[in-house]
Amino acid sequence: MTTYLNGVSLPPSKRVSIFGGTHGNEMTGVTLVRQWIKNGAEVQRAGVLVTPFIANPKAVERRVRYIDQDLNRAFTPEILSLVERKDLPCEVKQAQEINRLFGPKGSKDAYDVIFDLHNTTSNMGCTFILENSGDDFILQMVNYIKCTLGQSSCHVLLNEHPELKYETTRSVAKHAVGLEVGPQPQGVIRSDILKSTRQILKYALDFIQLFNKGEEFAACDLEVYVLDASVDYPRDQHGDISAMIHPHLQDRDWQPLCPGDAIFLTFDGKTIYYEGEGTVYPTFINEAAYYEKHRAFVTTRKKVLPAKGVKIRTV
Ligand SMILES: CC(=O)N[C@@H](CC(=O)O)C(=O)O
Ligand SMILES: [Zn+2]
Repeated sequence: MTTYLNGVSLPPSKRVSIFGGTHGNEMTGVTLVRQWIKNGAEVQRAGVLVTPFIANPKAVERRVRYIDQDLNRAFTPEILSLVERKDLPCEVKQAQEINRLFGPKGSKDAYDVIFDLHNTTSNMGCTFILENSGDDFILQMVNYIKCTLGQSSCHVLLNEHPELKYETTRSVAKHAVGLEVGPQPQGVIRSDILKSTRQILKYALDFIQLFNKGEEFAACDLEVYVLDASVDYPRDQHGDISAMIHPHLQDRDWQPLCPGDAIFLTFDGKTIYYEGEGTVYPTFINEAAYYEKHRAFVTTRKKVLPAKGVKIRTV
């Protein structure tokens, strides 16, 4: 990366992949990627190789999140370096295969961009999940989409939390972009969710093409939600949950949550209140896949992130 007066010049993004089915029951990505594997014209852009890819075919076949373990937590150095054995868990073998095809993770040979399409049962709308606040290229891409489709067209969840961050499937690429869209039940295809996912991706790919053609994107500020904490359900002495998301919190993803606001309702009718420090912005509220991860919702803090200007590096 070299700097110029108002920003940074970066190499073109030549190799891009769109992953669907990292979780086999999140049907928007599965459906769109299956269409684009048959006919990729919609996602092709001049000068860019765009590869639609089903990331966990065995889980997709069984319409489950995963077979043996969560693929989207499997891209750790330990797992990627395990010696190949027949009896390795399904998602360990798949993670090593993806690393071979689109990585190696952290190397100069890795794909430039991976868009990893997810669905959530939470009322999150379209959310970019980013893992690098210093990635000006992707911050500028999101800003371009927000300027084109409207500031409320998507949210940005930034996960750089020392304990809560995880090694995602998309992290094998130089620029990892999670696109989380909901609410959508697991195993279900909703037309409104598919439509908004398709539209966001169109403008993301358009941005890459404009950047590669030499368009400069001026420095800007982007509003993001920084992952702050994970909140589990209240549990009884057996470890079973003893309360549900309170009706005043349900579906209020991204709305301010203040100390003293209701967050849980116990099964015998008592209200449990939020006792955190100051106002936070909850999301992933009542995500079905997170019950096993002991997560009822996460809290975030709003932040304005500066993005440097970006333009293509020609030499
Ligand atoms: C509901 C869901 O699967 N969300 C994704 C978020 C991400 O891609 O970072 C996950 O937990 O892996
Ligand atoms: Zn997912």
